[in-house]
Amino acid sequence: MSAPVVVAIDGPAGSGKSSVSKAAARQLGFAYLDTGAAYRAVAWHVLNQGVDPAVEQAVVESLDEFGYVISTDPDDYYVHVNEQDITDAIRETRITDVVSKVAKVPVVRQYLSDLFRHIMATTDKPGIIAEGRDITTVVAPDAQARILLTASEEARMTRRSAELPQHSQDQTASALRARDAADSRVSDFMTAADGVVTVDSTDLDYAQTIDAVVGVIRSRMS
Ligand SMILES: Nc1ncnc2c1ncn2[C@@H]1O[C@H](COP(=O)(O)OP(=O)(O)OP(=O)(O)O)[C@@H](O)[C@H]1O
Ligand SMILES: Nc1ccn([C@@H]2O[C@H](COP(=O)(O)O)[C@@H](O)[C@H]2O)c(=O)n1
Repeated sequence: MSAPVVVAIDGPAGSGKSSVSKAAARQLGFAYLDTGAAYRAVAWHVLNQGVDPAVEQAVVESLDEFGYVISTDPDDYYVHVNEQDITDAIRETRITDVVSKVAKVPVVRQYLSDLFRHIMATTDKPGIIAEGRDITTVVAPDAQARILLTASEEARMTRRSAELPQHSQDQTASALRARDAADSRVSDFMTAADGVVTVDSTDLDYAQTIDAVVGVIRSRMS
C-alpha cells in the first residue's frame, strides 16, 4: 500500500482550521486529525487530576496516566481520556483559558508531536489532514500540501462571537487575542513558512473556504 497523502494546515484561533479541515477531509475521503484537541485533552486531564497547569513538572508527570484516544473519522469525531468521553468538555472556556500553559511545555509538545506522526503514518485512509499551529513547520514539514489558513482578526472575532452568544464580544475578543499571543511565543502560525500556501478566508464564506483548501490539496496531489 502506498504512503498516505499528508496535508498540514496551521493558523490562528478562529481561522476555520477545524471546521474547514473536517469538511475537506470528508470531500476527499481522508482522515482528519485535530491536534488542538490533543492539547485540550492534556489540559482537561491536568485539571481533572487537580494539577496546576502552570507547574511544568507536574504537567509532565500527569502524562504517565494520560490514556488518550482520538477519532480521525470526520463523520464520527470523539476524544477520550482514560475511557471518558471528553469531546464536548475540552471546548469549555475553563479548558480554552489554560490550554496554552500546557502547550508551551516542551515535553508535552514532543510527546504529542510523536503521537501525531504515528497517527499520520498509520491511517488506513488514502490521506490525512492534520491541523494545528506547528504542523506545517514542526510536525509534518514534508507534508505533500501545507496550508496557512488565515482570516483578519475582525473576521475571526465575529465568527467566534457567533459561536459564544453567552459571552460579550469584548470578552471573546480579548480571550482570543490572549491565546494567540501566548501560542505565538511557541509556534509561528501567523506567517507562512517557505513552501506553505496561504488561504485567506477573510472575504470568503465557509463553502468558498473549503473549495479553496480542497483546490490547494488537489493541486499538490496531481
Ligand atoms: N470562511 C468562513 N466564513 C464564515 N465562517 C467560517 C468560515 N470558516 C470557518 N467559519 C466558522 O468560524 C468558526 C470558527 O471556526 P473553527 O472552529 O473551525 O476555527 P479554528 O481555527 O479551528 O479555531 P480554534 O483554533 O480556536 O479551535 C466556526 O463557527 C466556523 O463554522
Ligand atoms: N499544533 C498545535 C495545536 C494546538 N496547540 C495548542 O492547543 C490549543 C487549542 O487548539 P485549538 O486549535 O483547538 O484551538 C491552542 O491554543 C494551542 O495552545 C498547539 O500548541 N499546537
